[in-house]
Amino acid sequence: MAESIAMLPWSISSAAPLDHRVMLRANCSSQKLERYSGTCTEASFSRLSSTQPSLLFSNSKKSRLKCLPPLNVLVDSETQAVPAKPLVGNDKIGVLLLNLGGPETLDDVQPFLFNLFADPDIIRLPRLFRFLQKPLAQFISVFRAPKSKEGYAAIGGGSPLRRITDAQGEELKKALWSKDVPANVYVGMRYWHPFTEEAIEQIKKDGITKLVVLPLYPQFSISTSGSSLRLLESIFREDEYLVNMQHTVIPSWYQREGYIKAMANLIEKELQGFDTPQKCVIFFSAHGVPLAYVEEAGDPYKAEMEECVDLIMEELERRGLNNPYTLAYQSRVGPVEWLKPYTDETIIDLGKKGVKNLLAVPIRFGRCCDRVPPICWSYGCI
Ligand SMILES: C=CC1=C(C)c2cc3[nH]c(cc4nc(cc5[nH]c(cc1n2)c(C)c5CCC(=O)O)C(CCC(=O)O)=C4C)c(C)c3C=C
Ligand SMILES: [Fe+2]
Repeated sequence: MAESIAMLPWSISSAAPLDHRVMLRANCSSQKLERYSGTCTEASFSRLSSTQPSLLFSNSKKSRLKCLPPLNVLVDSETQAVPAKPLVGNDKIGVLLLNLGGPETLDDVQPFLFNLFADPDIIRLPRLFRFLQKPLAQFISVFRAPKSKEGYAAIGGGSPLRRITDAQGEELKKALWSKDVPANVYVGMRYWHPFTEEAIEQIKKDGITKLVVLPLYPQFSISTSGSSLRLLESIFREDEYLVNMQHTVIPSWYQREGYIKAMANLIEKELQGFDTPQKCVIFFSAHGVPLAYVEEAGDPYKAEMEECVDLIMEELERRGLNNPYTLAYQSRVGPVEWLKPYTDETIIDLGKKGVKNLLAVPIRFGRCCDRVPPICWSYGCI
Protein backbone atom coordinates (compact mmCIF):
# COMPACT_ATOMS: atom_id res chain seq x y z
CA MET A 1 0.00 0.00 0.00
CA ALA A 2 1.05 3.60 -0.24
CA GLU A 3 4.26 4.29 1.61
CA SER A 4 3.76 8.02 1.88
CA ILE A 5 0.50 9.86 1.71
CA ALA A 6 0.55 13.62 1.88
CA MET A 7 -2.46 15.85 2.21
CA LEU A 8 -2.86 19.30 0.83
CA PRO A 9 -4.08 21.68 3.48
CA TRP A 10 -7.62 22.82 2.98
CA SER A 11 -7.05 26.33 1.97
CA ILE A 12 -8.66 27.38 -1.28
CA SER A 13 -12.33 27.22 -0.60
CA SER A 14 -14.78 25.39 1.47
CA ALA A 15 -17.13 23.69 -0.83
CA ALA A 16 -18.24 23.50 -4.83
CA PRO A 17 -20.82 25.46 -8.08
CA LEU A 18 -24.20 25.66 -10.62
CA ASP A 19 -23.28 26.47 -14.11
CA HIS A 20 -25.08 28.12 -16.89
CA ARG A 21 -27.37 27.33 -15.73
CA VAL A 22 -28.52 30.41 -14.20
CA MET A 23 -27.40 32.35 -17.07
CA LEU A 24 -30.03 33.51 -19.24
CA ARG A 25 -28.54 36.62 -20.63
CA ALA A 26 -24.83 36.55 -21.04
CA ASN A 27 -22.84 39.15 -22.78
CA CYS A 28 -19.84 37.13 -23.86
CA SER A 29 -19.68 37.26 -27.57
CA SER A 30 -17.09 39.99 -27.75
CA GLN A 31 -14.81 38.40 -25.18
CA LYS A 32 -11.60 36.84 -26.38
CA LEU A 33 -11.34 33.16 -25.54
CA GLU A 34 -8.29 32.28 -23.57
CA ARG A 35 -6.87 29.21 -21.96
CA TYR A 36 -8.57 29.67 -18.69
CA SER A 37 -11.81 30.70 -20.17
CA GLY A 38 -14.91 29.27 -18.67
CA THR A 39 -18.61 29.55 -18.81
CA CYS A 40 -20.07 33.01 -18.62
CA THR A 41 -20.81 34.07 -15.14
CA GLU A 42 -23.34 36.81 -15.31
CA ALA A 43 -26.90 35.99 -14.46
CA SER A 44 -29.92 37.81 -13.34
CA PHE A 45 -32.23 36.29 -10.80
CA SER A 46 -35.05 38.19 -12.34
CA ARG A 47 -34.71 35.84 -15.30
CA LEU A 48 -34.53 32.65 -13.30
CA SER A 49 -37.38 30.33 -12.92
CA SER A 50 -37.33 27.31 -10.69
CA THR A 51 -40.24 25.95 -12.68
CA GLN A 52 -37.99 25.84 -15.72
CA PRO A 53 -35.17 23.61 -14.65
CA SER A 54 -34.20 23.01 -18.25
CA LEU A 55 -33.28 26.68 -18.49
CA LEU A 56 -31.28 26.40 -15.35
CA PHE A 57 -29.62 23.11 -15.87
CA SER A 58 -29.18 22.55 -19.53
CA ASN A 59 -26.26 20.21 -20.05
CA SER A 60 -25.97 21.06 -23.68
CA LYS A 61 -22.35 21.96 -24.31
CA LYS A 62 -23.48 24.23 -27.12
CA SER A 63 -25.53 26.37 -24.82
CA ARG A 64 -22.54 27.10 -22.61
CA LEU A 65 -20.88 30.15 -24.01
CA LYS A 66 -17.28 30.69 -23.09
CA CYS A 67 -16.01 33.96 -21.77
CA LEU A 68 -13.66 35.43 -19.28
CA PRO A 69 -15.41 38.15 -17.36
CA PRO A 70 -13.26 40.19 -15.03
CA LEU A 71 -14.14 39.46 -11.44
CA ASN A 72 -13.81 43.05 -10.35
CA VAL A 73 -16.59 44.52 -12.38
CA LEU A 74 -20.24 44.71 -11.64
CA VAL A 75 -22.68 43.76 -14.30
CA ASP A 76 -25.91 45.58 -14.22
CA SER A 77 -28.70 43.02 -14.11
CA GLU A 78 -30.79 45.06 -16.47
CA THR A 79 -28.36 46.56 -18.93
CA GLN A 80 -25.22 44.42 -18.61
CA ALA A 81 -23.27 47.69 -18.67
CA VAL A 82 -19.81 47.27 -17.21
CA PRO A 83 -18.53 50.49 -15.69
CA ALA A 84 -14.78 50.64 -15.12
CA LYS A 85 -15.40 51.88 -11.57
CA PRO A 86 -18.49 50.33 -10.04
CA LEU A 87 -18.82 52.89 -7.28
CA VAL A 88 -20.86 55.66 -8.69
CA GLY A 89 -22.83 58.23 -6.78
CA ASN A 90 -24.49 56.82 -3.69
CA ASP A 91 -24.33 53.17 -4.62
CA LYS A 92 -23.64 50.75 -1.79
CA ILE A 93 -21.92 47.60 -2.98
CA GLY A 94 -22.35 44.21 -1.37
CA VAL A 95 -20.86 40.78 -2.02
CA LEU A 96 -22.87 37.79 -0.85
CA LEU A 97 -20.80 34.64 -0.30
CA LEU A 98 -22.90 31.49 -0.45
CA ASN A 99 -21.88 28.27 1.23
CA LEU A 100 -23.32 25.08 2.61
CA GLY A 101 -23.05 25.68 6.34
CA GLY A 102 -22.26 23.07 8.92
CA PRO A 103 -23.20 22.08 12.48
CA GLU A 104 -21.25 24.07 15.03
CA THR A 105 -21.85 21.60 17.87
CA LEU A 106 -22.78 17.92 18.01
CA ASP A 107 -26.32 18.92 19.05
CA ASP A 108 -26.65 20.82 15.78
CA VAL A 109 -25.90 17.74 13.69
CA GLN A 110 -29.39 16.23 13.41
CA PRO A 111 -31.23 19.53 12.72
CA PHE A 112 -28.50 20.45 10.20
CA LEU A 113 -28.99 17.10 8.47
CA PHE A 114 -32.76 17.65 8.48
CA ASN A 115 -32.30 20.98 6.66
CA LEU A 116 -29.99 19.30 4.16
CA PHE A 117 -32.23 16.33 3.38
CA ALA A 118 -35.37 18.51 3.28
CA ASP A 119 -33.85 20.29 0.28
CA PRO A 120 -35.39 18.95 -2.97
CA ASP A 121 -32.05 19.64 -4.70
CA ILE A 122 -30.40 17.13 -2.36
CA ILE A 123 -33.08 14.44 -2.19
CA ARG A 124 -34.79 14.63 -5.55
CA LEU A 125 -38.23 13.07 -5.23
CA PRO A 126 -40.66 12.76 -8.14
CA ARG A 127 -43.23 15.59 -8.03
CA LEU A 128 -45.97 13.19 -6.92
CA PHE A 129 -44.01 12.24 -3.80
CA ARG A 130 -42.89 15.72 -2.76
CA PHE A 131 -45.21 15.63 0.24
CA LEU A 132 -42.88 13.00 1.67
CA GLN A 133 -39.83 15.31 1.59
CA LYS A 134 -40.00 16.49 5.20
CA PRO A 135 -41.00 13.19 6.86
CA LEU A 136 -38.24 11.50 4.86
CA ALA A 137 -35.74 14.21 5.88
CA GLN A 138 -36.70 13.66 9.51
CA PHE A 139 -36.23 9.91 9.18
CA ILE A 140 -32.90 10.04 7.32
CA SER A 141 -31.47 12.77 9.55
CA VAL A 142 -32.21 10.80 12.71
CA PHE A 143 -30.80 7.64 11.09
CA ARG A 144 -27.67 9.38 9.76
CA ALA A 145 -26.95 11.59 12.78
CA PRO A 146 -24.88 9.08 14.83
CA LYS A 147 -22.49 8.41 11.93
CA SER A 148 -22.21 12.12 11.12
CA LYS A 149 -21.64 12.96 14.78
CA GLU A 150 -18.72 10.53 14.88
CA GLY A 151 -17.17 12.41 11.99
CA TYR A 152 -17.71 15.84 13.48
CA ALA A 153 -16.50 14.64 16.89
CA ALA A 154 -13.27 13.55 15.19
CA ILE A 155 -12.66 17.05 13.91
CA GLY A 156 -13.20 18.82 17.21
CA GLY A 157 -16.99 18.57 17.71
CA GLY A 158 -18.28 20.72 14.89
CA SER A 159 -17.82 22.03 11.39
CA PRO A 160 -15.11 24.62 10.76
CA LEU A 161 -16.99 25.92 7.73
CA ARG A 162 -18.42 29.06 9.33
CA ARG A 163 -15.04 30.12 10.69
CA ILE A 164 -13.34 29.49 7.37
CA THR A 165 -16.03 31.27 5.37
CA ASP A 166 -16.01 34.29 7.70
CA ALA A 167 -12.23 34.48 7.31
CA GLN A 168 -12.56 34.32 3.54
CA GLY A 169 -15.13 37.13 3.72
CA GLU A 170 -12.78 39.29 5.80
CA GLU A 171 -9.90 38.75 3.37
CA LEU A 172 -12.12 39.50 0.39
CA LYS A 173 -13.32 42.70 2.01
CA LYS A 174 -9.75 43.82 2.67
CA ALA A 175 -8.75 43.02 -0.91
CA LEU A 176 -11.70 44.95 -2.34
CA TRP A 177 -11.13 47.98 -0.14
CA SER A 178 -7.47 48.00 -1.13
CA LYS A 179 -8.68 48.28 -4.73
CA ASP A 180 -10.93 51.22 -3.89
CA VAL A 181 -14.05 49.09 -3.85
CA PRO A 182 -15.58 49.73 -0.42
CA ALA A 183 -17.90 46.73 -0.47
CA ASN A 184 -19.62 45.00 2.41
CA VAL A 185 -19.23 41.22 2.43
CA TYR A 186 -22.01 38.94 3.68
CA VAL A 187 -22.10 35.19 4.31
CA GLY A 188 -25.26 33.22 3.57
CA MET A 189 -25.32 29.50 4.41
CA ARG A 190 -27.79 27.05 2.92
CA TYR A 191 -28.34 24.64 5.83
CA TRP A 192 -27.04 26.32 8.99
CA HIS A 193 -26.29 29.69 10.55
CA PRO A 194 -25.90 32.32 9.29
CA PHE A 195 -28.72 31.33 6.93
CA THR A 196 -29.04 32.99 3.54
CA GLU A 197 -32.26 34.64 4.75
CA GLU A 198 -30.34 36.28 7.63
CA ALA A 199 -27.70 37.62 5.23
CA ILE A 200 -30.40 39.04 2.97
CA GLU A 201 -32.05 40.83 5.92
CA GLN A 202 -28.71 42.45 6.73
CA ILE A 203 -28.17 43.42 3.09
CA LYS A 204 -31.53 45.20 3.12
CA LYS A 205 -30.83 46.88 6.47
CA ASP A 206 -27.52 48.16 5.13
CA GLY A 207 -29.24 49.61 2.08
CA ILE A 208 -27.10 47.76 -0.46
CA THR A 209 -27.92 48.87 -4.00
CA LYS A 210 -25.62 46.62 -6.04
CA LEU A 211 -24.95 43.02 -5.13
CA VAL A 212 -22.51 40.41 -6.42
CA VAL A 213 -23.51 36.85 -5.53
CA LEU A 214 -20.55 34.48 -5.25
CA PRO A 215 -21.12 30.81 -4.35
CA LEU A 216 -17.92 29.51 -2.75
CA TYR A 217 -18.04 26.31 -4.76
CA PRO A 218 -15.51 26.45 -7.62
CA GLN A 219 -17.44 23.92 -9.72
CA PHE A 220 -21.19 24.17 -10.17
CA SER A 221 -23.57 21.45 -9.00
CA ILE A 222 -27.33 21.39 -8.77
CA SER A 223 -26.91 20.25 -5.18
CA THR A 224 -24.66 23.10 -4.05
CA SER A 225 -24.60 26.45 -5.91
CA GLY A 226 -27.77 25.40 -7.73
CA SER A 227 -29.67 24.90 -4.51
CA SER A 228 -28.41 28.15 -2.97
CA LEU A 229 -29.20 30.16 -6.09
CA ARG A 230 -32.65 28.65 -6.37
CA LEU A 231 -33.36 29.63 -2.78
CA LEU A 232 -32.07 33.12 -3.43
CA GLU A 233 -34.20 33.40 -6.51
CA SER A 234 -37.32 32.57 -4.51
CA ILE A 235 -36.38 35.17 -1.86
CA PHE A 236 -35.77 37.82 -4.56
CA ARG A 237 -39.02 37.06 -6.36
CA GLU A 238 -41.09 37.90 -3.32
CA ASP A 239 -39.30 41.06 -2.26
CA GLU A 240 -39.76 44.42 -3.91
CA TYR A 241 -36.48 45.82 -2.58
CA LEU A 242 -34.47 42.90 -3.90
CA VAL A 243 -36.21 42.71 -7.24
CA ASN A 244 -35.14 46.29 -7.89
CA MET A 245 -31.59 45.86 -6.64
CA GLN A 246 -28.94 45.44 -9.32
CA HIS A 247 -27.23 42.11 -8.95
CA THR A 248 -25.03 39.63 -10.69
CA VAL A 249 -24.08 36.00 -10.08
CA ILE A 250 -20.78 34.17 -10.49
CA PRO A 251 -22.03 30.59 -10.92
CA SER A 252 -18.63 28.89 -11.06
CA TRP A 253 -14.97 29.85 -11.13
CA TYR A 254 -12.96 26.61 -11.28
CA GLN A 255 -11.31 27.81 -14.50
CA ARG A 256 -10.02 31.12 -13.14
CA GLU A 257 -6.30 31.54 -13.49
CA GLY A 258 -5.81 32.56 -9.85
CA TYR A 259 -7.56 29.45 -8.57
CA ILE A 260 -5.74 27.06 -10.91
CA LYS A 261 -2.37 28.58 -10.05
CA ALA A 262 -3.12 28.50 -6.32
CA MET A 263 -3.96 24.79 -6.52
CA ALA A 264 -0.84 24.13 -8.59
CA ASN A 265 1.28 26.04 -6.04
CA LEU A 266 -0.03 23.91 -3.20
CA ILE A 267 0.57 20.68 -5.10
CA GLU A 268 4.06 21.74 -6.20
CA LYS A 269 4.98 22.61 -2.61
CA GLU A 270 3.69 19.31 -1.20
CA LEU A 271 5.45 17.26 -3.89
CA GLN A 272 8.75 18.67 -2.69
CA GLY A 273 8.23 16.77 0.58
CA PHE A 274 8.58 13.38 -1.19
CA ASP A 275 11.90 11.56 -1.65
CA THR A 276 11.08 10.89 -5.30
CA PRO A 277 8.55 13.60 -6.18
CA GLN A 278 8.37 12.62 -9.85
CA LYS A 279 7.03 9.15 -8.95
CA CYS A 280 4.28 10.46 -6.70
CA VAL A 281 0.70 9.89 -7.91
CA ILE A 282 -1.47 12.99 -7.52
CA PHE A 283 -4.81 11.78 -6.25
CA PHE A 284 -7.65 14.28 -6.68
CA SER A 285 -10.59 13.38 -4.46
CA ALA A 286 -13.86 15.27 -4.88
CA HIS A 287 -17.24 15.17 -3.16
CA GLY A 288 -19.51 13.06 -5.38
CA VAL A 289 -23.11 13.47 -6.46
CA PRO A 290 -25.62 10.78 -7.45
CA LEU A 291 -25.06 9.71 -11.06
CA ALA A 292 -28.64 10.66 -11.96
CA TYR A 293 -27.87 14.33 -11.28
CA VAL A 294 -25.41 14.28 -14.16
CA GLU A 295 -27.10 11.81 -16.49
CA GLU A 296 -30.73 12.80 -15.98
CA ALA A 297 -30.80 16.32 -14.55
CA GLY A 298 -27.88 17.68 -16.58
CA ASP A 299 -25.67 18.67 -13.65
CA PRO A 300 -22.40 20.01 -15.15
CA TYR A 301 -20.49 19.11 -11.99
CA LYS A 302 -18.59 16.10 -13.39
CA ALA A 303 -17.59 17.92 -16.58
CA GLU A 304 -16.44 20.98 -14.63
CA MET A 305 -14.55 18.87 -12.15
CA GLU A 306 -12.73 16.96 -14.91
CA GLU A 307 -11.91 20.19 -16.75
CA CYS A 308 -10.65 21.71 -13.53
CA VAL A 309 -8.30 18.78 -12.87
CA ASP A 310 -7.05 18.96 -16.48
CA LEU A 311 -6.32 22.68 -16.08
CA ILE A 312 -4.39 22.11 -12.87
CA MET A 313 -2.38 19.30 -14.47
CA GLU A 314 -1.63 21.46 -17.53
CA GLU A 315 -0.39 24.20 -15.22
CA LEU A 316 1.86 21.68 -13.45
CA GLU A 317 3.16 20.40 -16.80
CA ARG A 318 4.12 23.96 -17.76
CA ARG A 319 6.22 23.95 -14.58
CA GLY A 320 7.94 20.74 -15.67
CA LEU A 321 5.94 18.45 -13.37
CA ASN A 322 4.58 15.43 -15.24
CA ASN A 323 3.26 13.29 -12.41
CA PRO A 324 0.68 10.57 -12.96
CA TYR A 325 -2.71 11.57 -11.55
CA THR A 326 -6.20 10.31 -10.96
CA LEU A 327 -9.60 11.74 -9.96
CA ALA A 328 -12.11 9.89 -7.77
CA TYR A 329 -15.32 10.79 -5.93
CA GLN A 330 -16.19 10.30 -2.29
CA SER A 331 -18.85 10.94 0.37
CA ARG A 332 -21.63 8.88 -1.17
CA VAL A 333 -24.79 8.62 0.90
CA GLY A 334 -27.71 6.20 0.44
CA PRO A 335 -28.36 3.28 -1.88
CA VAL A 336 -28.19 4.93 -5.33
CA GLU A 337 -25.21 4.95 -7.67
CA TRP A 338 -22.92 8.00 -7.33
CA LEU A 339 -20.23 9.36 -9.60
CA LYS A 340 -17.42 6.87 -10.17
CA PRO A 341 -14.68 5.92 -9.63
CA TYR A 342 -15.21 5.87 -5.88
CA THR A 343 -12.34 7.11 -3.74
CA ASP A 344 -12.16 4.04 -1.47
CA GLU A 345 -12.01 1.60 -4.40
CA THR A 346 -9.47 3.74 -6.25
CA ILE A 347 -7.11 3.87 -3.28
CA ILE A 348 -7.22 0.07 -3.03
CA ASP A 349 -6.56 -0.25 -6.79
CA LEU A 350 -3.58 2.07 -6.57
CA GLY A 351 -2.21 0.02 -3.69
CA LYS A 352 -2.64 -3.19 -5.70
CA LYS A 353 -0.79 -1.56 -8.59
CA GLY A 354 2.14 -0.98 -6.29
CA VAL A 355 1.83 2.79 -5.89
CA LYS A 356 4.05 3.77 -2.99
CA ASN A 357 3.73 7.57 -2.99
CA LEU A 358 0.42 9.36 -3.08
CA LEU A 359 -0.41 13.05 -2.78
CA ALA A 360 -4.10 13.38 -1.91
CA VAL A 361 -5.65 16.62 -3.14
CA PRO A 362 -9.07 17.29 -1.57
CA ILE A 363 -10.27 19.27 -4.53
CA ARG A 364 -13.90 19.41 -3.51
CA PHE A 365 -14.75 18.19 -0.11
CA GLY A 366 -17.47 17.45 2.34
CA ARG A 367 -16.46 17.33 5.97
CA CYS A 368 -13.44 19.49 5.50
CA CYS A 369 -11.08 20.36 8.24
CA ASP A 370 -7.61 21.68 8.63
CA ARG A 371 -6.93 19.44 11.61
CA VAL A 372 -8.12 16.02 10.44
CA PRO A 373 -8.53 16.05 6.69
CA PRO A 374 -11.47 13.87 5.68
CA ILE A 375 -9.48 11.60 3.42
CA CYS A 376 -7.38 10.48 6.40
CA TRP A 377 -10.48 10.30 8.52
CA SER A 378 -12.31 8.08 6.06
CA TYR A 379 -9.57 6.19 4.27
CA GLY A 380 -6.55 6.32 6.55
CA CYS A 381 -6.72 2.62 7.41
CA ILE A 382 -7.09 1.24 3.90
C1 LIG B 1 -27.25 13.13 0.15
C2 LIG B 1 -26.83 13.87 -0.78
C3 LIG B 1 -25.71 14.81 -0.81
C4 LIG B 1 -25.30 15.46 -1.97
C5 LIG B 1 -25.89 15.35 -3.35
C6 LIG B 1 -24.20 16.29 -1.60
C7 LIG B 1 -23.49 17.10 -2.51
C8 LIG B 1 -22.42 17.91 -2.15
N1 LIG B 1 -22.01 18.30 -0.89
C9 LIG B 1 -20.90 19.06 -0.98
C10 LIG B 1 -20.16 19.62 0.06
C11 LIG B 1 -20.35 19.32 1.42
N2 LIG B 1 -21.19 18.38 1.95
C12 LIG B 1 -21.04 18.36 3.29
C13 LIG B 1 -21.71 17.56 4.20
C14 LIG B 1 -22.70 16.63 3.85
N3 LIG B 1 -23.19 16.38 2.60
C15 LIG B 1 -24.15 15.38 2.67
C16 LIG B 1 -24.91 14.84 1.61
C17 LIG B 1 -24.84 15.25 0.27
N4 LIG B 1 -23.96 16.14 -0.27
C18 LIG B 1 -24.27 15.02 4.06
C19 LIG B 1 -25.21 13.98 4.60
C20 LIG B 1 -23.37 15.80 4.78
C21 LIG B 1 -23.17 15.82 6.30
C22 LIG B 1 -21.97 15.08 6.74
C23 LIG B 1 -22.13 13.61 6.58
O1 LIG B 1 -22.97 13.04 7.27
O2 LIG B 1 -21.43 13.04 5.74
C24 LIG B 1 -20.06 19.34 3.66
C25 LIG B 1 -19.54 19.59 5.05
C26 LIG B 1 -20.15 20.74 5.74
C27 LIG B 1 -19.44 20.94 7.05
O3 LIG B 1 -19.96 20.46 8.03
O4 LIG B 1 -18.37 21.54 7.08
C28 LIG B 1 -19.64 19.94 2.50
C29 LIG B 1 -18.63 21.05 2.37
C30 LIG B 1 -20.58 19.19 -2.35
C31 LIG B 1 -19.40 19.94 -2.87
C32 LIG B 1 -21.53 18.49 -3.09
C33 LIG B 1 -21.71 18.34 -4.53
C34 LIG B 1 -20.85 18.55 -5.43
FE1 LIG C 1 -22.37 17.02 0.80
